[in-house]
Amino acid sequence: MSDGALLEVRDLSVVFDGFRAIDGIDLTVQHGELRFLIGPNGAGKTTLVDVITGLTKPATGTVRFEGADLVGRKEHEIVRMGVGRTFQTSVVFEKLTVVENLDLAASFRRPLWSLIRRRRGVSDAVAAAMEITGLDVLAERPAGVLSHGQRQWLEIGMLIAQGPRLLLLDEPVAGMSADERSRTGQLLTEIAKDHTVIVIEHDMEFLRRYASQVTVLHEGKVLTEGSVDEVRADPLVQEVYLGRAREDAAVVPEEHAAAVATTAGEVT
Ligand SMILES: Nc1ncnc2c1ncn2[C@@H]1O[C@H](COP(=O)(O)OP(=O)(O)OP(=O)(O)O)[C@@H](O)[C@H]1O
Repeated sequence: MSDGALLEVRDLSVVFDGFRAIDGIDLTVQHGELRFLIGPNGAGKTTLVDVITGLTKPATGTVRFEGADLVGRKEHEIVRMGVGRTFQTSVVFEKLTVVENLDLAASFRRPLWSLIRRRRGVSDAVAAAMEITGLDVLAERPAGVLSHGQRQWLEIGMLIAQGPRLLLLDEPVAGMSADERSRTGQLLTEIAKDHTVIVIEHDMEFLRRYASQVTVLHEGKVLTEGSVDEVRADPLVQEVYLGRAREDAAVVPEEHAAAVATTAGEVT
């Protein structure tokens, strides 16, 4: 294991009915990194996160987290080891308040008997999650009345309350307003001070503002890695995005089109 590496993925392949969705990926993420994963539709980003979190079994390869191989472990075991993720679909309980949702998320480490006993006040983990996400002012609101952005922050807060060392976030700013995007960018920067974070994101403007290291996936392989500027200047990346922009203009979804348009605008 390399010095300082929290996560080491080696020679990873995933095959679905003969189709190689992931094809020999190597990825190293150091402690304290805020790493962005980008790539066109079907590049394998979600599948990679699914393998790291135990949802999908690889055909070959290893995924080492703090030196321990995660392959073959159950999802809940991986969560307990300190790896947390958000999903594109919400996991918030609408009728429970913000603080109750956070408390429930944090409770997975508590013994069962302590869940039955009504507790006074909030635990340190819940208080910290509310503070970092700025949700302390909404603590007693039912989650069902939160705006889209606040709900995303609650989900991130629920992850933080579980005390993970690695957070995997799938398109955290999708559907957010410009103001919510900025607040989320600041939140990620704050979280990355004492966590390692991997973010799947398509929004180039967001990347430009908040990403340091970027890994570009394409057709199940790592196309390139580097700083945002290095990656944007890479002819292979331009070809992948621009090539797709030319061929698939009609089928590139809105958020991808925004990424493509930004990239295209800059290289022409
Ligand atoms: N359960 C599955 N069975 C069969 N094929 C799958 C399955 N899951 C993913 N795939 C295929 O694997 C490839 C990689 O998909 P994946 O969702 O990882 O891509 P992605 O980079 O996350 O794309 P997107 O940006 O569209 O979410 C795609 O071609 C997809 O159709």
